[in-house]
Amino acid sequence: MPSPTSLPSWKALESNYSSISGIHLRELFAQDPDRFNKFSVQFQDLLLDFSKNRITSETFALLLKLAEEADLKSWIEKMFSGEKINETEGRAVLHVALRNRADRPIFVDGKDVMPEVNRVLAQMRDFTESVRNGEWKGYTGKTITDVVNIGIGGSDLGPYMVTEALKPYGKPGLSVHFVSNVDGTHIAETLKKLQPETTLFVIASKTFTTQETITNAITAKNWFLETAKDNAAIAKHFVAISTNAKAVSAFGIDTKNMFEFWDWVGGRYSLWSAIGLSIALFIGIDGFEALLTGAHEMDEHFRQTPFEKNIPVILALLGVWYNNFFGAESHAVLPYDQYLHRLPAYLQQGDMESNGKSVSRANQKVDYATGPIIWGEPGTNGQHAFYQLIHQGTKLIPADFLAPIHSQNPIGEHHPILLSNFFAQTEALMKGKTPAEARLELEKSGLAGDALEALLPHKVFEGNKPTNSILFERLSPKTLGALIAMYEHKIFVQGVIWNVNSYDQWGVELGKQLAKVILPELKSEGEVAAHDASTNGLINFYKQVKAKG
Ligand SMILES: O=P(O)(O)OC[C@H]1O[C@@](O)(CO)[C@@H](O)[C@@H]1O
Repeated sequence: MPSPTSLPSWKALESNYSSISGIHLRELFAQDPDRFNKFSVQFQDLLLDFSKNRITSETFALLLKLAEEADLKSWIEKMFSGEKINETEGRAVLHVALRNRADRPIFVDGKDVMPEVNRVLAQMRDFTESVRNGEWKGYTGKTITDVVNIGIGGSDLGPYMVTEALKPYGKPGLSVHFVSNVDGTHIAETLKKLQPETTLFVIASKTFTTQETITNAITAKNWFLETAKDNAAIAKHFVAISTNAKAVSAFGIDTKNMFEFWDWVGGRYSLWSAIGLSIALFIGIDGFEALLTGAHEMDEHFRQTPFEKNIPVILALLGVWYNNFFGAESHAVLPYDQYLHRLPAYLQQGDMESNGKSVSRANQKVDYATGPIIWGEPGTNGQHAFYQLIHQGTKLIPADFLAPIHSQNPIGEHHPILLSNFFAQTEALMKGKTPAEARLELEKSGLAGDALEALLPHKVFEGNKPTNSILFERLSPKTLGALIAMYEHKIFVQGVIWNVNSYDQWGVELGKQLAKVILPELKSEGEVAAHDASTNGLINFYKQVKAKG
């Protein structure tokens, strides 16, 4: 595909931006009372209201044209049919196969992958049911009360986010813990809470070579053997999830306690695979399969729905509009649901490791903006932290607001208060407060003259700040599956439009390589001089202070 900036629709969008970017959203709503109906889409119990975006019908039509000119339809079919669209690694991108509840055959290198997908899902069912019903016993005959997922990146963020989001569905008496950072504090603080005889360690690593994960796994094994003594006990307390059976076996885990997945599953897209084992242990395999079903239904929506009513496509196009035409550098994800407190962190890897690229599929440096910075915190907390900047700062921050209509904890007035803030914030961001409105308020408060004139500009809200509102009935496994798949496909669509490979991650390699060089230097005698003055200075300062004890 040529550079997106050379497409006719891109050029038309540039002129549309010039003609409409100065129109205030207040005006766009005043011009069209039907704006909400025109720019909202319902999918099952999920409503996307994208009417508070800085678009006209012409803008929307041109964005849809951009999707067509980017040949999105054929890219969607390439992905779903197992074509190796992860070209730099020569791999297919088939997280959709993991949740292919229709069980349609999907071929990679001429082989239908579904029998293997179903085999591992059945293995997960057997294992998780035996742990949850007490059949699986530890080395002293006790049942498992604590599961520790040891993994990082896609082998941590997805399971962690999902088990937090679905806490109400967790098995009472079974706790899940997540250790990811190689900082000894992470595993030390976790192990303090645990008993070896009732703890199951899930070592999750696609490659089974990730330094942090292997370091944490070795520490966990040593901690366990301090009490258990006998290596034979490991089989009852350690299982592995990986594509690398050889490395699993070398670590000392019996490969019959290994849950396999495949190289056509990207790490950041892997929670639907055996990487989701801790999810299935916590909420049960039926809950895990409901998660898969929700994602599958979003897959079907994405694959079959015309772009103008296609939720992932709409979200993606709006993101391109702000990223490439308004120059917005970031995108905020603001879930008004405390159970979704890890969603922004999960999407940071999902989005930024996918589209944080600057070389195109044509192997050329791009000359346009690609992936945005993803960030966010739950509402209403963000309102007391960074909404000042979103409302009155100098940066444009497009934002997704998400909320459940039914709370899992309907206590008193909490949920109506939460949702009143959810609705009010997007209204305030859209309409702002004019100087005339602010003046009237200040006059009513008794202020006048110079004092009023001095304060007035500080009390004005420009408004015209774009937001998407996503409402759903309840944060169930099925709905969560649909929401995650919705974002996965949004990321895919943006990668197609920016003509980048969203599925490799060469950018994580250099730091790892340099760390491997520095690690032995930290232990060696004498000063180092092999680096730049800063790195040498830092390392030598560390060694001097460390030597003092
Ligand atoms: O699952 P694993 O192989 O241990 O990789 C963990 C994470 O490390 C990476 O940074 C790749 O090195 C992420 O893409 C990945 O999810």
